[in-house]
Amino acid sequence: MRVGNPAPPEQSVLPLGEGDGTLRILVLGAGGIGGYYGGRLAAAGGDVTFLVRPRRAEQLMKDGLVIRSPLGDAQVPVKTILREHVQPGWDAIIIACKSYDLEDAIEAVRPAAPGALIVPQLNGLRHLDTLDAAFGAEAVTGGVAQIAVTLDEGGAIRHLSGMQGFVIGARHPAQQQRVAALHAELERGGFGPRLSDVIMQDMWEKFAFLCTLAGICCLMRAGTNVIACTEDGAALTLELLDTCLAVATTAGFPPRERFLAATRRMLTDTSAPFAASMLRDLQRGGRVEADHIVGDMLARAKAAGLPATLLRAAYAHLQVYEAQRG
Ligand SMILES: NC(=O)C1=CN([C@@H]2O[C@H](COP(=O)(O)OP(=O)(O)OC[C@H]3O[C@@H](n4cnc5c(N)ncnc54)[C@H](OP(=O)(O)O)[C@@H]3O)[C@@H](O)[C@H]2O)C=CC1
Ligand SMILES: CC(C)(CO)C(=O)C(=O)O
Repeated sequence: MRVGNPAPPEQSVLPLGEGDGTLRILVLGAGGIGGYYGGRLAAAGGDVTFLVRPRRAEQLMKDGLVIRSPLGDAQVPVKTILREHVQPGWDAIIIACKSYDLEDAIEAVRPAAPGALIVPQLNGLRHLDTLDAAFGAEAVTGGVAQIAVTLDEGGAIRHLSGMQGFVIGARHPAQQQRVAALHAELERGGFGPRLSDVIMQDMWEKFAFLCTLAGICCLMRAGTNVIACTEDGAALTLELLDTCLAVATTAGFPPRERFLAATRRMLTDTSAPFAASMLRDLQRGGRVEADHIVGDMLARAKAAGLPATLLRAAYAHLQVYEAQRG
C-alpha cells in the first residue's frame, strides 16, 4: 500500500483524463462507504478523488485514508477536492452520503456532472428519483453496497466484517457500455464488484432486507442475534420482512427464492452479532435515515393498501427518537 501525505486539497486535482484509459472517478464523501470502496480503488492505483468538506480534507491530508479491515488494513494518500473547486471532467461520480445530505451533495457535485455517470451507493430507493430529477435518468445508475463499515472518531474507516459486496447496474440501455467499463475499472479495487443486469431487483431486495433489519434493530435497540433469542423476536422480524416483501412484490419485484432463504436465515441467526448501520447511528445519538428507509417503505405500503402494523411502529419509534434528539 502507498503511504504518505497527499498534496493539499486545492492543488490535488488532476485536469481531464490522462489518456491511459484509466477512468477518473469522483467520490462524494469519504465516510464509511465512499472511504472504503474509494480507498481500496485508490490503493490499487485507481484515479480517485474525494469531494469532501474542509474538516475531512484536513484529516485526509494529515493521515491519508485509513482502512482497518479483517481483509487487510490500508493507509493511502488520496486526492481530495473542496466543492468550490469542482469542475467537469469525470467519468463517474460515486455518491456516498447519507440520504439526509443528498440535496446538498447534489449541489456540491453539480459542476462535475456533465458527461459523468452518477453512481449512488445509498441504501433505499427514493434517492433515485431525486438524482434523476437533478441529472436526468440516463445519467443515474443503480447501486447496492453490501458491507458493514463505520467511520471512527479518529477518521479511520472500520470494516466490521469480511463482507464487501458492491453491485452496480444500468437502469437505462444508454448507460450499459459505460457501466460495464466502470465495473471493469472497479475490479482493480479488489472488492469483487458485481455487474448486475437486474439492478432494480437487487435494489428492491436490499431495500426490503435493510428496512426489516433497521426497523427491528432500532425498535428493539439490539442486534438480530439478540432479538432472535427472545420468545417472539424471530417471528416479529420475519413478519416485518413479509410486509416489506409484500411492498416489493406490489411494485413488481417479488423476491427471488435464494434471496428469501438467505435473508430469513441471516435475520434469525443467533450465532453472531448482526445489526443495521442505522442502529449504530442511533446509539451514538446521530441522525438516522428514518424517512428514507422505514418511512419510504411505509408510505409505499400505505399507498398499496397493505397492512403494516410493525412498520408503523418502527417508523413511529424512529420519529420519536428524532423528535427527542431535537
Ligand atoms: N455504513 C454501512 O455499513 C452501510 C451504509 N450504506 C449506505 O451508504 C450511505 C452512506 O453511508 P455511510 O458511508 O455509512 O455514511 P457516513 O456518514 O459514514 O459517510 C457519509 C459521508 O458523506 C459526507 N458528505 C455528506 N454530504 C457531503 C457534501 N455535501 N460534501 C462532501 N461530503 C459530504 C459526510 O461528510 P462529513 O464527514 O463532512 O459530514 C460523510 O463523511 C447511506 O445511505 C447508508 O445507508 C449502505 C450499506 C452499508
Ligand atoms: C445491512 C447492511 C450492513 C448491509 O450492507 C447495511 O446496509 C446497513 O447496515 O446499512
